[in-house]
Amino acid sequence: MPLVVTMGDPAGIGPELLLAAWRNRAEFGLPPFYVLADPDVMRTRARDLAIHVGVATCTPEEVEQCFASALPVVTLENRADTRSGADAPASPDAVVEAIATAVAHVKAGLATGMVTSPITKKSLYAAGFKYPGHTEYLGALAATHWPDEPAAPVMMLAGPDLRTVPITVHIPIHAIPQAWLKERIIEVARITARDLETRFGIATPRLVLAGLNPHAGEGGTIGHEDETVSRPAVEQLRAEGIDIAGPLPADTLFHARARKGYDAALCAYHDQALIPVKTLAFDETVNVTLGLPFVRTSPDHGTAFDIAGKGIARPDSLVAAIRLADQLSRDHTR
Ligand SMILES: NC(=O)C1=CN([C@@H]2O[C@H](COP(=O)(O)OP(=O)(O)OC[C@H]3O[C@@H](n4cnc5c(N)ncnc54)[C@H](O)[C@@H]3O)[C@@H](O)[C@H]2O)C=CC1
Ligand SMILES: NCC(=O)COP(=O)(O)O
Repeated sequence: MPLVVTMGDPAGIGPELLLAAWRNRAEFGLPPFYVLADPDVMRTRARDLAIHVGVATCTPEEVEQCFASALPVVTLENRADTRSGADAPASPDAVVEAIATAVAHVKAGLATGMVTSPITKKSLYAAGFKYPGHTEYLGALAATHWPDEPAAPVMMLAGPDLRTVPITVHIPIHAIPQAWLKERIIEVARITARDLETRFGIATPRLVLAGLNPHAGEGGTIGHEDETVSRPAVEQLRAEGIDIAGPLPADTLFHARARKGYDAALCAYHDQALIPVKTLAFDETVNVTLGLPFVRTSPDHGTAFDIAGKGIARPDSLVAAIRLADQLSRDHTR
């Protein structure tokens, strides 16, 4: 069975990366996949960038026979604007339809797992989209399609030498202290430990928790949260048998020697988690959602409107996302 990939924001780099990934599928060693898209977007981008890739509309059942000769596209009901770049009109209905349809296809057994291409949050919010991003929307879709399975989506960025998990994600900096809750830390740590074991094959995952405050609060003298919230959470997790250390000062958590001491770093907020992993390996890192009853990966980067439609975007992270989704789908033990 193939993987399903969403086109992402049609104005971003997603469509050209998908064309490049299919064109070099043999070199990249990619498994069969199909794209949920408006085929006009894919054909227009291929023509504009002189990427000589055929785009074949098909059903998910026809992907296997189609994949060898053309990029298989399963057509969305909503049309999307074919222009690229920051000034192109948004296509929120098609963008959201692709995500929802991908989950439905996985549930229906038409695809083994899903990969999402980048979306821009701002135009989705303007159109009334109620979720911070894919991660939370996928949690809601999972609850609908798998009502008997708990869905608590957790974002993990997985690079060759570092995995990080932001405990708070797309919230403003001023809201982080209120969201820094013992229960939330415990839930994220449990899911991360379980999925590293069941999906990534790490027998006893070693976790570390980064401090919220500078120097992890310096014993409560630079902010109280690491003593009143982080430390009790770590103590409870250790009592449950989870191998976790912390809270540790975040500034010394990501250098090469420190990274050898853990399998994933749980971080207090978005940039604490994403800066180190993207700095170390922007082109190889993959965003993978833990805690779902299905496999979902994504490149680590966004829509890159500044280079969309110019033919210079690198497909590496998308390729890594497709490869990881394939591997996780094969190893899926839950
Ligand atoms: N998974 C997703 O759907 C994600 C979506 N986003 C969205 O993307 C939009 C743009 O976000 P930014 O912060 O500007 O980050 P971005 O990752 O889109 O771009 C940051 C910089 O990296 C470059 N870049 C990104 N991907 C590249 C690639 N494959 N090859 C070469 N250069 C590349 C861009 O040209 C830009 O200079 C935002 O609206 C954000 O919400 C951001 C991250 C993930
Ligand atoms: N910065 C990471 C990001 O925006 C990815 O979010 P999601 O759409 O995968 O939830």
